[in-house]
Amino acid sequence: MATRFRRTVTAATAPSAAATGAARQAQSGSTTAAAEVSELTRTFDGRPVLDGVDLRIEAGEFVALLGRSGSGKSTLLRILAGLDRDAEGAVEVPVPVMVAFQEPRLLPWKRVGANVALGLDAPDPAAAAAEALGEVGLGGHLDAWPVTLSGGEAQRASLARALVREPGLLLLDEPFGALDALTRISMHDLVLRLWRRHRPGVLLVTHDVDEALLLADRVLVLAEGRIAHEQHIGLDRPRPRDHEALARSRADLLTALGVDPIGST
Ligand SMILES: Nc1ncnc2c1ncn2[C@@H]1O[C@H](COP(=O)(O)OP(=O)(O)OP(=O)(O)O)[C@@H](O)[C@H]1O
Repeated sequence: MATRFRRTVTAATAPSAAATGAARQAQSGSTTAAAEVSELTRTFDGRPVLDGVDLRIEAGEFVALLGRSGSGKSTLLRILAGLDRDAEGAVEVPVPVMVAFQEPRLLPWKRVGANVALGLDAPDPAAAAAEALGEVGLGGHLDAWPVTLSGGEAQRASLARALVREPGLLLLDEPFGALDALTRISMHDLVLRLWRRHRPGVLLVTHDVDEALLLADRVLVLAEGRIAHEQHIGLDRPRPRDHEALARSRADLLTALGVDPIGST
């Protein structure tokens, strides 16, 4: 039962995820943060998966969320997206929010351009979709069917679909998880380029400590239902980042995740 659930969400029009009615409440927000969560609890079958989460994502901030499998990362993301409303606590998302998942979730019966334009509230949705696809390097694939795209291309189309809606909060749930290593590297570059240009607040859920360290301003570790560790990487660190310079942050994060780095003793 959600006895104390307060929510302020303005969702962009979207063909997936945030398009659900749950995410479409549009009330006025009182915060300049992209998202703010306090004392959030979510219980499944009597088991608290989230147990008092406090989290604030500043406007334009890139936050990565790490945690072991089953720690509740996707649950937290779904609550922020307005896809799960059975939590207790306070959630405020006073900006348009969009989600990209590990699976690109393109509609197979619509061409790529039409997927991106679907439901888009713009004077010329097709032109806006074409521009967004051009931005992710898919300008030549407007009329392609989703089935003809590679995994990386489909994920780029998914990013275009999210960003064309100009979200103030972009939720990324393991968006590179299904991609090969080289494609992941180029996706990292692309995401940073897009983030610099559009500057949404980002919450990136990932299992990959190095990915978090490369991309985020701040890395959080979710453990035992709470934000158990917070690592400020610093807005001043250049991207892409030098792994060696981040070795200490990496060691701290691995410790917070309960991983004993080999040779660390
Ligand atoms: N709808 C649901 N009904 C019952 N249990 C659920 C439901 N959704 C999630 N859970 C449980 O909540 C826990 C957290 O799930 P969640 O998917 O949020 O974890 P995660 O950290 O994202 O995991 P992973 O890294 O493996 O994707 C898991 O034990 C999962 O089984």
